[in-house]
Amino acid sequence: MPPSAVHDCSFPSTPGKVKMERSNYFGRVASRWQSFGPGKIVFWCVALLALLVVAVFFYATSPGVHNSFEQSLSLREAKNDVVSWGGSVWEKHVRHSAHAKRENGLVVLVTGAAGFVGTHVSLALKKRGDGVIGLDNFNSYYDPFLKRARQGLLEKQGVFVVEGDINNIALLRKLFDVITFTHVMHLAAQAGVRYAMENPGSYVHSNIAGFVNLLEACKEASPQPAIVWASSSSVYGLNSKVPFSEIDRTDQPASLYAATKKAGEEIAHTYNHIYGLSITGLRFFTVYGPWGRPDMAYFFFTKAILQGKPVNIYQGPNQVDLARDFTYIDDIVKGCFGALDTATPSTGTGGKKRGPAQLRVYNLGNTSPVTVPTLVAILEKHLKVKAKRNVVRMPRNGDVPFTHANVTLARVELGYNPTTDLQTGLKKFVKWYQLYYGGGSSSSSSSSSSKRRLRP
Ligand SMILES: O=C(O)[C@H]1O[C@H](OP(=O)(O)OP(=O)(O)OC[C@H]2O[C@@H](n3ccc(=O)[nH]c3=O)[C@H](O)[C@@H]2O)[C@H](O)[C@@H](O)[C@@H]1O
Repeated sequence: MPPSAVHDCSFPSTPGKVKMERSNYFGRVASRWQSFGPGKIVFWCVALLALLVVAVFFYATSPGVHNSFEQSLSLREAKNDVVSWGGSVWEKHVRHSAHAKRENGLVVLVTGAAGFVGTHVSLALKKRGDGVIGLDNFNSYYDPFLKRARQGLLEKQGVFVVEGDINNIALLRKLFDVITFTHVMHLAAQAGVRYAMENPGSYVHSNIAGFVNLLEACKEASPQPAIVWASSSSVYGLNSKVPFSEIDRTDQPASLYAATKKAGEEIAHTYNHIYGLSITGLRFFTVYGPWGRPDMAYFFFTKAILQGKPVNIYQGPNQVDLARDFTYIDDIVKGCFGALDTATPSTGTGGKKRGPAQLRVYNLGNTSPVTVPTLVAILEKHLKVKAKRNVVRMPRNGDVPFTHANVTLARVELGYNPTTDLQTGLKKFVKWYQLYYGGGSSSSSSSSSSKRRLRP
């Protein structure tokens, strides 16, 4: 069939765009295109597209791809961490810090050591003569200068803080390789109830994936350490029966934070059951005090009051004041010691369970809830400044109306006995705050003021 005939019967009539008789070659190409009617072109386009989709699907779901992706991720992670861990000098620091000075002293890995509770627990362990190694990723959830200041304090007392993430299995293995830990005090977590709506992934990363990673490292260790870790009063969620006791239901969390802490308790059960890890969960009730967390109400209320800015006081349905069982840090440290000292060893070795191991959960609260308006009144008294109160309805952001701990179990089994009331505890906090930030209207997140170093 001559090209002109093909052109006549099936090629679109756009004569200005196709020059048929330019040369033999072009003529052949053109005639081949002409043999493809519009229907065929659409068919082949769709077929090619389908092929592409199938190829992409197989590529994305192939295990090899994930492995190499994960490998490159861990390589990147390892690369980042190589700067701060590994090598003979690093190992020397680690060994020195982990050396227990008292006879039969514990050798404890404290995760989240540059955090609020982590700093206090690490300092107290060191003071008692136990060996301590800190681990912290120094993330910027809140003022990293405050975390660095805590690190300065720890290093002054001989506690070395390794910079790294609990998700980094290579780093954890290295630590367990260099040191035989008797205990792990696991305090690294994504804290905060309301922030979970802004950044849910960070809760999964730290409180679930990170916890599992840490338990994997503990399970592989020989001998396995006993683990004490921070759960939360928030696991009681929307319960209305007070005071909260360990046997109460914990299946109605009000926030993703609470849900990840509850998940942690279930994960602990699994690792105890399969691998013989000795695990104790501590449900902390709104811990406060010097060197505290700037994301917590008592801390940022203090800042706002000193700056003459209003504080938002949340109120529950029917104008009911919210209340918390605020617990002073020194009482919490004593509770952590009680848990560490009564923990029996894990029973597994080399990843295998050799017998049943301890699995415990305790409330660590103060047992006397205080309303948020009363908290503000106490701060006003200690700061000698009147607060600008702005009473607003409690937003739907994961908060619960009240918390109240029953600590009978911890009293009996850990010798826990909270002794600091909110008046006394906040007085100590305010004293620290004013020394650290210089009082007045200084910002709790300003780097210059945060560089001050003080005793806790
Ligand atoms: O006990 C716990 O398990 C939890 O305690 C605190 O969470 P929360 O009790 O909510 O402590 P804050 O964020 O300091 O809030 C204290 C009270 O102040 C109220 N609040 C908070 C912020 C605000 O602007 N206004 C206000 O009235 C809250 O509703 C709450 O009743 C910690 O932030 C959590 O990490 C911890 O796990």
